[in-house]
Amino acid sequence: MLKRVRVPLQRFLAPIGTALAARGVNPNVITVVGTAAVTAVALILYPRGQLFWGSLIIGALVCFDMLDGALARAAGRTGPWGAFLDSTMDRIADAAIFTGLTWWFAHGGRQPVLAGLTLFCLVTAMLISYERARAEGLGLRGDVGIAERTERLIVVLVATGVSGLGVPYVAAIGLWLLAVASAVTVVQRFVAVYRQTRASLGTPAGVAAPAGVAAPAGPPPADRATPVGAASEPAVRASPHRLRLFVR
Ligand SMILES: CCCCCCCC/C=C\CCCCCCCC(=O)OC[C@H](COP(=O)(O)OP(=O)(O)OC[C@H]1O[C@@H](n2ccc(N)nc2=O)[C@H](O)[C@@H]1O)OC(=O)CCCCCCC/C=C\CCCCCCCC
Ligand SMILES: O=P([O-])([O-])O[C@@H]1[C@@H](O)[C@H](O)[C@@H](O)[C@H](O)[C@@H]1O
Ligand SMILES: [Mg+2]
Repeated sequence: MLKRVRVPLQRFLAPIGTALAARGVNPNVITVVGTAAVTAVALILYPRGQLFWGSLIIGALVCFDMLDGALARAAGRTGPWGAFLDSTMDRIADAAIFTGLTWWFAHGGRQPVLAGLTLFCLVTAMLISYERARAEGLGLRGDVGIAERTERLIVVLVATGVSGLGVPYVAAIGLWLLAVASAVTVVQRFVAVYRQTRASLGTPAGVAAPAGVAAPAGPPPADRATPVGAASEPAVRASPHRLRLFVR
């Protein structure tokens, strides 16, 4: 849903990326340090019940995830390794956020239902991302759904942050909403991938798709390309049967 603001936001962040690139900052360092900071804050503050400060600081830190790509693009350093690192670090940060919250609700917070909901959100967050990664590994698209990572982060951080100020029910409302939206997204991705496998039984001329593997369905998602300026990124799409490079 928030994909629409991705490109304008990338334009907004481009000058910061350029400034960092001019100072020789490595985008991978931003990726790893940002993730380490989110992980530490989530696992230290949330289990102590510091929901407001935890969410506020994590909200600021997750913005590093937008900055690393901006820097990589400005420095002309985008590539498969950076893309892999970025997405994999996201999983670590997400796991830490939901684990810290689960820990709090299960222990100090004594709200077993909310602990169950955060655990459910953790599992579905991993599943949603896996669906997309597996689809893209097969040359398909999986970037659909009402609760992609940005939406998930906004809902969980705002709901828990506001509840940390003492507002009743807001954590429960936010977490129920997120749990339902995440479950819907899991199904949306199943359906999207299934439809592509049915629709693309024919393959483009010259590309031999082996049995059971569909041909790439349309252009790659915007966040896998390099839409704002900078050099194009060679992306690798792999399947168990074939590996081919294409340059955007
Ligand atoms: C005190 C400060 C408070 C801070 C509050 C912050 C407020 C922010 C508010 C709203 C922000 C809304 C953001 C909407 C963003 C939508 C756009 C979007 O989809 O962004 C996604 C990105 C990151 O995605 P990705 O990592 O895929 O993109 P990149 O641009 O990085 O590109 C990836 C490609 O780049 C290459 N590459 C990358 C790295 C690398 N090392 N090498 C590379 O080569 C490679 O090609 C890659 O493929 O952003 C996010 O997901 C971040 C989400 C931000 C969500 C913010 C949520 C904050 C909400 C609330 C916080 C406060 C709660 C407190 C409540 C208290 C209330 C009283
Ligand atoms: O798939 P998802 O978790 O909803 O959404 C996310 C993508 O939008 C993002 O581009 C990627 O870098 C993340 O790692 C994650 O995959
Ligand atoms: Mg990023």
